[in-house]
Amino acid sequence: MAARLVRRWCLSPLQVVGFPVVQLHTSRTMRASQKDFENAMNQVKLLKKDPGNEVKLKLYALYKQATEGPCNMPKPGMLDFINKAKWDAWNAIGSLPKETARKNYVDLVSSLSPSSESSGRVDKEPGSESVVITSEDGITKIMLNRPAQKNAITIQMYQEILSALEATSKDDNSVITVLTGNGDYYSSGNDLTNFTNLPPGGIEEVAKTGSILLRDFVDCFIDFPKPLIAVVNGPAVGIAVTLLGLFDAVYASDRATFHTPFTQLGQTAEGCSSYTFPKIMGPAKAIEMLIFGKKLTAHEACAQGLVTEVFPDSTFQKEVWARLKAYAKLPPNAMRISKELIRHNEKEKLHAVNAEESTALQGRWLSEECMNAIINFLSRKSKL
Ligand SMILES: CCCCCC/C=C/C(=O)SCCNC(=O)CCNC(=O)[C@H](O)C(C)(C)COP(=O)(O)OP(=O)(O)OC[C@H]1O[C@@H](n2cnc3c(N)ncnc32)[C@H](O)[C@@H]1OP(=O)(O)O
Repeated sequence: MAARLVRRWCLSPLQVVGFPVVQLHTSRTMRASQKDFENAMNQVKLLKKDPGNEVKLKLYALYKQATEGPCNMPKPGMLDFINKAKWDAWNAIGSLPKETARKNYVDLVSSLSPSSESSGRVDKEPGSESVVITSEDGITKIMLNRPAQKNAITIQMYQEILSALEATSKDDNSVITVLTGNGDYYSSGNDLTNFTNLPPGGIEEVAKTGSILLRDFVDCFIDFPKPLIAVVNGPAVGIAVTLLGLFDAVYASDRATFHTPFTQLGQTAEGCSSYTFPKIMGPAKAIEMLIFGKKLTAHEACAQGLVTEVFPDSTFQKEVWARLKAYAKLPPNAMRISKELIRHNEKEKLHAVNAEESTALQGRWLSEECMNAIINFLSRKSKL
C-alpha cells in the first residue's frame, strides 16, 4: 500500500488532481512565469528520489493555490486520509496570491532539482528489496531495508518476513535466525501509510485485513521453533519493540531506544506485549511504556529485562556477529528442544493474547483518535 501511495504522489501535482496539462495554457500575458511553472512541473516528474510526504503536500498546495487560488472546497471527511491531508495543506496557505504561489512552487522544485538531490542522503545500500534475506554459517539474517523510511514496515514487508520465518523454520541448514535493520534505525514500526490507500471496502476492510495479517504475523513469532535473535542496531518503535518479548535474545547498540507510543497514536499494545511486558518488567514499568509511551534507552531496556545485552555502537556489529557465529555452531537439536521446553507452556496463552490484541486494534484503527494521529503524521503537524 505504501508503495502505491508513493507512486501516486510521484505523479506531478497535475496528475494527482487529474488536471490535463493543457489547462495551464490559459493566458499569453503570463507566459514567462507560466513557462517556469510548467518547467518546474516537468522537473518534479524527473526527480530521482521521492521528496517525502511533507514536500509533496507543499507542492500540491502551492500548485492548487497557483492555479485555482484560495481553497474553497468542502473539507473531506475524517476517513478520507489523503484528501484531508491535501485539503489541510492547501487551506493552510490562506490567501497567498496566485503569482506568489507559482513562484514559491518554482523555488521549491528548484531546491529539489538533481544537483541538490545528489547532495542528499543515500536511500538503499545493499539491494533494492525492502526485506533482505541472507544465509551464511548457519545464520539466517532477515534485514529490514528501508533506511530512508527508518525501516518502517509495509504490508508487503510483514508478508515477506512471515514467509521468511516459515521457510527458515523448515530449513535444516538454518540454525539461528536474526532480525535486524539497515541504516541508523532498527525499525520505526508499522508504516503509517499502510492505512491510507482505501480499497472499495473502505477503512473497515483495511482494519479487518490488517487485523488478520497482524495476528498471522505475530503467531509466526510465537511458534518459531529455533533460536530467534534481534540485533537492534538503532532506535525501535511500536511493533518493532513489542515483538522483542517473543525473541530468545535481544542484543542492542547503545544508540538504540525503545518506544511504544500507542496511546499517542490512538492505538493499543500488540505483539503480545500486553502479556509479555508485565511479565518481563513488572506491570508498573510495562504500563509506563505501553500506556504512557515512555521511551527507554538501551541500558534502561536492559535493566528491565527486555534487552539481553548492550554493546557500544562502535563495536556493536563486530562483537554481536562474532558471538552469533559461535552460537550457530552449537548443536541445533539441543537448542530447539530447550527452546520448546522453555516456551511451550506459554504458547496457548500467547496465541489467545495475540487474538485479543489484534481484535482490539481492528476497533482502534476505525477510531477518530487513531485517524487524527495518522493524519497528523502524514501532514507533519506533529512528531513523536
Ligand atoms: C498489518 C498491520 C500491523 C500493524 C501493527 C501495529 C503496529 C503499530 C506500530 O508500530 S505503532 C508505531 C508506528 N510508528 C510511528 O509512529 C513512528 C512514526 N515516525 C516518526 O515518529 C519519525 O519518523 C521517527 C521518530 C521514527 C524518525 O524521525 P526523524 O529522524 O525526524 O525522521 P523522519 O521523520 O524525517 O523520517 C524519515 C522518513 O521516514 C518516514 N517514516 C518514518 N517512520 C515512518 C513510519 N512509521 N511510517 C511511515 N513513514 C515513516 C518519514 O515519513 C520520512 O519520510 P519522508 O522523508 O517524509 O518521505
